[in-house]
Amino acid sequence: MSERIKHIGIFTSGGDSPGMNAALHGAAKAALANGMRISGVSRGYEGMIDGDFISLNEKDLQRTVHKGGTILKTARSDRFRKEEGRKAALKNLEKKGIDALIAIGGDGTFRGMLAFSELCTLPFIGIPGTIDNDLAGTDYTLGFDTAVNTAIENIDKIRDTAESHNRVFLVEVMGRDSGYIAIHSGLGTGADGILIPESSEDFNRLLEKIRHYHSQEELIVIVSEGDELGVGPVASKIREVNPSVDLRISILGHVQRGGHPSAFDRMLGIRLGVASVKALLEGQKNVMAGIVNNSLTLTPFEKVVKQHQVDAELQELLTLFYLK
Ligand SMILES: Nc1ncnc2c1ncn2[C@@H]1O[C@H](COP(=O)(O)OP(=O)(O)O)[C@@H](O)[C@H]1O
Ligand SMILES: O=P(O)(O)OC[C@H]1O[C@](O)(COP(=O)(O)O)[C@@H](O)[C@@H]1O
Repeated sequence: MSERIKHIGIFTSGGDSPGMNAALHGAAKAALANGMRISGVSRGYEGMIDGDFISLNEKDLQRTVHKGGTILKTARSDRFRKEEGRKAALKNLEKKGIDALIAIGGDGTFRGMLAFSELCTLPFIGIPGTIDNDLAGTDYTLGFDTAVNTAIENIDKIRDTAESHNRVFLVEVMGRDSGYIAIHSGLGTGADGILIPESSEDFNRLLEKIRHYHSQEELIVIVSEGDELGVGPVASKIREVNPSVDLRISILGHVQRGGHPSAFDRMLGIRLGVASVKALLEGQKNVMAGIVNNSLTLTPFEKVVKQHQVDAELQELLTLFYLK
């Protein structure tokens, strides 16, 4: 065990995602079992700058594993982007006696950690928490599985009404720069088209389908929010190409971020929470704990960048289902 680390600070940052509470529980359990204290920082970097700490009781955390959101609350912080904000945060950590940090968030959060590491030598470990699943260094991020299940449940319902009216539905799902939620929820609901930021071929193919559409059936098209056109312009183009289409738009929005975490996200949270403490004990710093091929992996923050390409197998599926 590392002699140096006595008191870990842990926080959630960026968009909340189901499974974050399980990760907090995993980390607290491992920290206490190894004789370390662990404190929560409320509202991510914002709380760090304000000195807003929360004592964590491992038994209480055990009762939050099934809950969506994050009990520590989260935030996006413009103040932390400035050196002044980071200096204030460091002062508060020193005052509190925190000598290591675990951050649960997305690539923005890890970029923040890298900027912070220019000011201090504290070891930082990351846990991938974003519904978008757009990080290198892990096959799955916390909350992605739950978000896809929520999207699927809602798209199935939309299909019922679409089918009854022979309507075309554009369903917008989340994913700021990434089509992972769109691909999984689209293939999982038998959607007739999927538009994602990583590809533009799919739109032309969809327009061909719409041109020959004769309103005897429903069509469901999933549009990732990060798609270069966006759901509004896609709708206009469809109406232009085939004015007879009875079209509706449904934006699933933040419903995808909430709700009880799936079994997968609960286990992922617990595994990564424990792994993050283990990494600190091994003397690691500035790395993210992830799962690759079902094995725990540590990846330097520098390499945890946005994935702008869906992986080859998914691309092949998209081609088979929507481009042939
Ligand atoms: N280059 C950066 N320097 C300092 N802080 C950053 C940087 N990039 C992001 N952050 C901090 O990380 C926070 C979370 O990032 P954001 O992109 O909103 O979410 P996520 O971590 O889910 O990707 C930001 O609000 C900001 O405070
Ligand atoms: O909470 P906000 O600011 O509305 O952010 C919405 C964005 O957050 C996400 O839900 C998750 O993004 P993060 O990587 O920041 O967690 C995106 O899919 C979406 O574009």
